[in-house]
Amino acid sequence: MCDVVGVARWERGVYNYTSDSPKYGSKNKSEGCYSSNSSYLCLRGPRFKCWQGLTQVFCGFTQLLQASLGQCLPSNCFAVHHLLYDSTLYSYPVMARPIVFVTSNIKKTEEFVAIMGKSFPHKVESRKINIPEYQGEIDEICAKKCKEAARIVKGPVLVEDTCLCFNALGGLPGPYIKWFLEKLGPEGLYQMLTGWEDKSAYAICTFAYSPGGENDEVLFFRGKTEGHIVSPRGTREFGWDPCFQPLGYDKTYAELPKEEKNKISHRSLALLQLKKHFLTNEGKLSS
Ligand SMILES: O=c1nc[nH]c2c1ncn2[C@H]1C[C@H](O)[C@@H](COP(=O)(O)OP(=O)(O)OP(=O)(O)O)O1
Ligand SMILES: [Mg+2]
Repeated sequence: MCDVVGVARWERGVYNYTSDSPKYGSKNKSEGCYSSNSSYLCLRGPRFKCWQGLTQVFCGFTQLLQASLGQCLPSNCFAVHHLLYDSTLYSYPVMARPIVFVTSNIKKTEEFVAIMGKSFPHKVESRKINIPEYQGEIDEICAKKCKEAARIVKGPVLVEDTCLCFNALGGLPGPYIKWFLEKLGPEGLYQMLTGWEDKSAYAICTFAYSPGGENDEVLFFRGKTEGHIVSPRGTREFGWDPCFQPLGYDKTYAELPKEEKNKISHRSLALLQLKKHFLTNEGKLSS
């Protein structure tokens, strides 16, 4: 069994390989495929027929597969014990692929890392991709964003959308805050409320998760922080931070030390929900 030689390709979410055994010749060529949409590694080929039922051999083969093809597999994806098989097809559950956090905003990634630390039970990678700014209600926007990210990544993805809502304006700009901020800056956001006594506002962060399949359900995790829109104060590092003062604080998000913002922010509250979900058995990604 140590003579399996593998050639692997990781392409468009499908992992294909063929292995040739010099000892048994090309009639023992086997083929396999790992699809990003399934959590099974499928092996097909005459070489495996004779192994039917031999659990310990399957386990041995798994190690062999890892050893010979490991460098071609995504870093933490490898076959573990066999689950089902018939005479020609064997399916191995595979370890979950890393979740890809898709965002164009480096500050979001920085906060994600600072908030999650090492406490999240799955490997997360971030990828800088611009997803269109969709319109609609928050969940609708997040679902579209998440499905588009999953279509591009072809695997498990996380996206997030952030809203800043002014109570005096019936919740606007809400999901459209990006454009208001871009055109008006934090000063302009504050000035929008000139003439309104009510300066109260809230920030909402919604993370959306998809396991990656086209028809997979998208899950939402939300965090909300109440506050007021104030004349901008503090660093200009991140978006509308200078003009948002969370309730119970005399400093804006931009004036608070990062750790303080990350304890109370809309983003940290949403990530708390996300973490809770993945820490329960139900949310575990592993096979
Ligand atoms: O904690 C925050 N503190 C201050 N400003 C913030 C925060 N979080 C998002 N923001 C800004 C970024 C963008 O101007 C808008 C949300 O729009 P949003 O579409 O969610 O973000 P984005 O387009 O920058 O990144 P992405 O590629 O993840 O969609 O509010
Ligand atoms: Mg965006």
